[in-house]
Formats: sequence, C-alpha cells, structure tokens
Amino acid sequence: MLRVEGVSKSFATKNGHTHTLQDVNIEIADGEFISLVGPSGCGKSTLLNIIAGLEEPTSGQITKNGKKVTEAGPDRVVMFQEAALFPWLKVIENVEYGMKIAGLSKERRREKALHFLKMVHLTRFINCYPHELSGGMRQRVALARALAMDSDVLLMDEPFAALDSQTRNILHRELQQIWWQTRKTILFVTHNVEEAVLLADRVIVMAANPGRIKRVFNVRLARPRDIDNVDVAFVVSEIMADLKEEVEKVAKAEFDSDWSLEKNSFLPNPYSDLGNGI
Ligand SMILES: Nc1ncnc2c1ncn2[C@@H]1O[C@H](COP(=O)(O)OP(=O)(O)OP(=O)(O)O)[C@@H](O)[C@H]1O
Repeated sequence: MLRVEGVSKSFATKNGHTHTLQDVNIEIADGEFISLVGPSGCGKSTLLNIIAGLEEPTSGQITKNGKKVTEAGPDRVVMFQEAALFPWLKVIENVEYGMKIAGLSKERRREKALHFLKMVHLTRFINCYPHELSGGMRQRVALARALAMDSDVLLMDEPFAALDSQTRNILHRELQQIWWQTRKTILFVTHNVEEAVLLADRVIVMAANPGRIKRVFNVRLARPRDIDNVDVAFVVSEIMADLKEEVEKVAKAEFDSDWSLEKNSFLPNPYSDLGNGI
C-alpha cells in the first residue's frame, strides 16, 4: 500500500511562496493503476516527484507499506516523457545498466534484459543504438529498463506525450498487457483524459492554485479497453466536464479577463480535444 498523507508543497519564489500542493491524500493499493489528470501547473509532476523521493514535501508524508519514504529508491522507478537513454550504449546495455549498478551478475542482467525487451517486443533491436530507433521504440526501451528494476511501483510522468497517436495507441495496448502480467502499482500522469480512462482503475482529477484533489473517478470497465467503446467514451466525457472547469480557471488567471473556453475556442466542439496538450 502506497499512501500520500496530507502532502503539501510550497516553493520559495521571487514573489513569495507558491502553494503547489495542498493537503493531498491518496491511498493506492498494491497492483492498482492510477491516472492523475489536471490543468497545467496543478502539481502533478511535483506530487509524482515527492512519491519518488526526488522532492521533499513541505508537510505531510509518503509511506509505502507503512514505512516513510525519505529518498529515491529502487522500489519506485520513474519514467519520464523523454526516454533519456545513454546514446553510447546499445539497447540491451541501456536496459542492463540499472541492474549493473544494483550489482546483478552479468548472466542475470542479460537474462532479465532479454525477458523485458521481449515483453515490449523489441528483441530484434537489442544491438541497436538509441539514435537508430523511433521515439516510440525508445520509450519501449525505457519501459523495459524500468520494468527490469523489479520495482513494485512504477511512476510514469506523461511517458507517451511526445509520441504520435498511432504509436501511443500501440503503447497503450502494450502497457495494459504488461500491467496485467506484472501487476505493478502504477501512477500515471497525463494530460490526455482518454489515455487516463483507458489505462486506470481510478482517475484522480486535480484542481490548481493550490494543487489539490478535486474528484476521483472509479473506472469499472473490463480490460482490455478500447477508445471507441461507448462506456469508455462516457467516462471520458464525465471527466472532461469536471476538468473543463479547472482548465478554464487556470486559463482565466493566465489570459485576459474576457477569455472563455467557449468564446475563444476555434474547435467546433470545445469538449472534443480537451485535456490533450493542456
Ligand atoms: N523547483 C521549483 N521551484 C519553484 N516552483 C516550482 C518548482 N517546481 C514546480 N514549481 C511550480 O509548481 C507548480 C506545479 O508544477 P508541476 O510541474 O508539478 O505541475 P504539473 O501539473 O505537472 O504541470 P504540467 O501539466 O504543465 O506538466 C508550477 O506552478 C511550477 O512553477
């Protein structure tokens, strides 16, 4: 069980202090898949970094199985939007790298790297260098590398945001399958509500200024899920409606006072792409 208990976070800035997160409480069961959505700047990445132990909360705490998280650890692996592979290492060596640092034997790391590269369907490319791969393939290497660390928690910060939609669809299917096989606890930050609903057991909608939890949606739909499914579309539209309010609030604070999503949207339907690229 991963617990976020009364977490608040402020940063010192030139104009005083930000209230990036305020009293955030989440309980994540082992093996649960949680998506976190919210307007830009509501503190999603900050929360993920605090759970990862890369950032300290101003107040509150993170506990994992009852033990306080005080630093980054191999039990909570983070995956970012950019794959951040070592360009001078081959695919397989990139996947092996973390295990090498962790002290695994050469044979064991090779065996595990091959296992997880097979899981992300990249066995034909193990001897390639990162620059020889597409963006989607590089993210799959990053995913294999994260999986190979055997962490029980995977923290994913917009891991597919930079990919084209076809590649993203493939990775959604792969990730659903991998999660099903490995039953890892996953916290997945995204701007894309469809992606959030496709993948998660629960979608947490955050509000901004201060960053806090607005609403939690339970997604009780069978897997694997398909974006064209009407039930998926229904949950997506419910979340969009909730999120729209928050996005509008943030935009109003940043744009001129006469701005509104309806008035200033050039989209035929203001809901149609809401959440993508906020
Ligand atoms: N190290 C820092 N120093 C000062 N302010 C910070 C720092 N890190 C984050 N912030 C502020 O905290 C707020 C939340 O940032 P964060 O990146 O967590 O939001 P987010 O919801 O992930 O945003 P986005 O969706 O745009 O990625 C922002 O206003 C940001 O400027």
